[in-house]
Amino acid sequence: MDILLNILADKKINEKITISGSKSESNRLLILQKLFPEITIENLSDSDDSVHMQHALSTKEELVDIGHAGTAMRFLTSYFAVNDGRETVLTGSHRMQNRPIEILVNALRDLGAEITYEDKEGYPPIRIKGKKITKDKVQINGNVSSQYISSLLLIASKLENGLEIELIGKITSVPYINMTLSLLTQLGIENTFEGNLIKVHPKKNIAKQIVVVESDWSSASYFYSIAASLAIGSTIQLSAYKRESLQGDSCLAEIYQHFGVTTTFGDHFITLKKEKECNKEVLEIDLKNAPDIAQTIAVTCFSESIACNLTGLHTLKIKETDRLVALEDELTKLGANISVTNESLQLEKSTEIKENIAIKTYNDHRMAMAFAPLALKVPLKILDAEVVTKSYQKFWDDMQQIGIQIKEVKR
Ligand SMILES: O=C(O)C1=C[C@@H](OP(=O)(O)O)[C@@H](O)[C@H](O)C1
Ligand SMILES: C=C(OP(=O)(O)O)C(=O)O
Repeated sequence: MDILLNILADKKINEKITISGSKSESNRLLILQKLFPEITIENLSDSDDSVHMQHALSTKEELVDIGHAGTAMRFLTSYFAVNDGRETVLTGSHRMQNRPIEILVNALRDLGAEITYEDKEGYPPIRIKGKKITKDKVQINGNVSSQYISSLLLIASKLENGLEIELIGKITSVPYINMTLSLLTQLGIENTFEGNLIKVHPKKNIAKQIVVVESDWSSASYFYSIAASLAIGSTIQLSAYKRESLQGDSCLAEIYQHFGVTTTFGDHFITLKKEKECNKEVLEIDLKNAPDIAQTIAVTCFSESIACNLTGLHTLKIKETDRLVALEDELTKLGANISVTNESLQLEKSTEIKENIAIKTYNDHRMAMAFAPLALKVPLKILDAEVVTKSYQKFWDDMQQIGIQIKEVKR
């Protein structure tokens, strides 16, 4: 489905939107719930990635296909590796078969797991022969994806002696590791993270409990981007959010002050308010702790004619698409002066935004969602707009609620 987005007629708005649970928290809790049935989850994400995770955890089939879901691919690799007696072939979309998994597979093999590659060495699909694992110490490289580390942490307490993980090199996306550890703590599973050493103690059972998932902060980023372009005084209320978030992307509240957007925390909601004009100084940010909001920020800067220098983006190359190249290509079509390296993006102050450009989305939900707020400036087309469901089912409905006009068009 390709859609045409049209300029918002009246840019002063006051809207309330409810966003589904965090997909990162949900996919961790789904694994943990399978290991500890004492858990009841509330406000679970309705994203495709969480649906894939639920299906994978309930099927008895040997072949498990998780589509585009990175967290499902990585978290399930450890889960099936310790599922004694079960044999599983874990695969995913064409792109998933080109997203690396070797670092995690090697760590699991070092622990005694039996995993082989079905096709290309280092990439899914993988065949996993579930075994009882008794080793309790492993080393893993921390600079490629934090999901490998979270994957080990999620199963760690069910190993006979728990697990000690030594992280090698620089560590990327650290808030996601902390999210995993915080959830373990919340469940009553002891753990420590000191220097480059993480320890998780073994745990057989936990107390019966309800865990409420906070709504998804990465999804909130698109409303921050919209708020930046709204008339002063406009507000958007988003629920259900809290001040003490487990999600690193909650740093949005601070970052978007640069765009004149303030955040107030209410009882389970946040209110974004376009308080003042954007600060036109160059925006310099290291996003190694929040890679998923890089596309949103780059597009807001372009939209608001603010130069930016975004660094810490090395993981963007192995996400749903090579997001650095995708951003460079699509923003250039719109008239941007942009250059990227393997880990950074530099954008000059924009002087024009071309109208009616067709934005390619490359099977990446965040390409579609990050560019949508540009409809507040110019009419534009989003190709394969349905990609958004990977993380955000009702994204286009919510855009319509905000006032963006949407029309399905033929290519
Ligand atoms: O653990 C998680 O839930 C995630 C970790 C991050 O991946 P990397 O650690 O690969 O950067 C992030 O980009 C992804 O969307 C979700
Ligand atoms: C990178 C993402 O997801 P994953 O790695 O889980 O596919 C994302 O949602 O932006």
